[in-house]
Amino acid sequence: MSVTVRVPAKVNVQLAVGAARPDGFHDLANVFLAVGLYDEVTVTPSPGGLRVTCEGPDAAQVPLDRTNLAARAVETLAARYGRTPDVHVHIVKDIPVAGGMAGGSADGAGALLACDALWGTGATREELLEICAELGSDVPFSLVGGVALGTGRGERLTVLEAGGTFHWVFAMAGRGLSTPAVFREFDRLAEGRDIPEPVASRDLLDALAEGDAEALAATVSNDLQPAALSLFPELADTLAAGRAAGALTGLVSGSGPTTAFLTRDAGTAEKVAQALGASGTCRSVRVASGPVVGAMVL
Ligand SMILES: C[C@](O)(CO)[C@H](O)COP(=O)(O)OP(=O)(O)OC[C@H]1O[C@@H](n2ccc(N)nc2=O)[C@H](O)[C@@H]1O
Ligand SMILES: Nc1ncnc2c1ncn2[C@@H]1O[C@H](COP(=O)(O)OP(=O)(O)OP(=O)(O)O)[C@@H](O)[C@H]1O
Repeated sequence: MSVTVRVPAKVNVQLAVGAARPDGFHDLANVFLAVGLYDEVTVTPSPGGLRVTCEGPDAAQVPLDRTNLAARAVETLAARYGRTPDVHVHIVKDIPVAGGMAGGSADGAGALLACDALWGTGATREELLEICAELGSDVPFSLVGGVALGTGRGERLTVLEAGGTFHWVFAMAGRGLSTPAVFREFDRLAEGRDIPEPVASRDLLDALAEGDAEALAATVSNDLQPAALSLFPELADTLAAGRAAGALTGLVSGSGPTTAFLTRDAGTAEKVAQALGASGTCRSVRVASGPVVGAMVL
């Protein structure tokens, strides 16, 4: 018997970052939107013990040891519910690795939900969300999907309304960026400046609720973007190419280096994708729309 869970990637339409906290994390106002790019996580009982395998274009960059977020999710759930974590976790990976689209978080949430179904733990949604928050700041959102505001370090979620579907183009970069390194660069660039409390933008929440792509494009923001650009200056060329190709706006997705372009409609997204692909400013290009639902047992 095996259980497969499908989990979406995310883009941050607003990422407001506060000052570094004593625990090293940053308080955020993090508006997540789940988009239709998915990893699939399958768990199967494995008498030989916990093991992880992965397939997909970026599979070589995915750790297959106990540091894999999916393995950590299995071990955490097993410890809580008195199980032995003897499963084979297989990841079919379509979300770019180290791209700022919460790929590892998706696999953590997927493995958690899959093992929960396999073992019939009876855990409540709140208990699962608590484990997600232990695993990483982005993991609760991978479980929930849709559109949500993350506060605290991004793990405390408030579900938001979206009045329509938004059409995106994602440009994958030639190399990854480390999330802690981008936050460190944010701190370095912020030195000597007063960092305001992070708050969600009212105009942005209204644009989401109305499903208004142009209004959303006018209000998206990412406080980590200057830090990502500082570590990866070539991303400025990708952003310029996407805007020149007809996107309403372009921004770095989360900690990057994936760049995200919001377009008026699905047809424009295809055109922007083609132009970006031909621009020579990125490794590959994908089209995806959202919001979509979070982790789901297939
Ligand atoms: C950049 C985002 O992807 C935006 O959604 C997230 O804030 C990062 O979420 P994540 O990858 O799940 O991050 P975690 O695994 O929780 O933390 C990794 C590292 O990122 C930094 N980090 C993360 C979240 C946060 N609110 N403040 C931080 O400073 C810390 O250095 C932390 O050690
Ligand atoms: N299941 C996993 N898939 C991919 N990377 C993983 C996984 N588990 C652990 N990792 C490690 O985490 C690092 C970050 O990978 P990930 O793809 O989650 O980045 P990200 O999408 O930028 O994350 P986020 O957007 O949440 O900051 C990788 O370089 C890898 O070493």
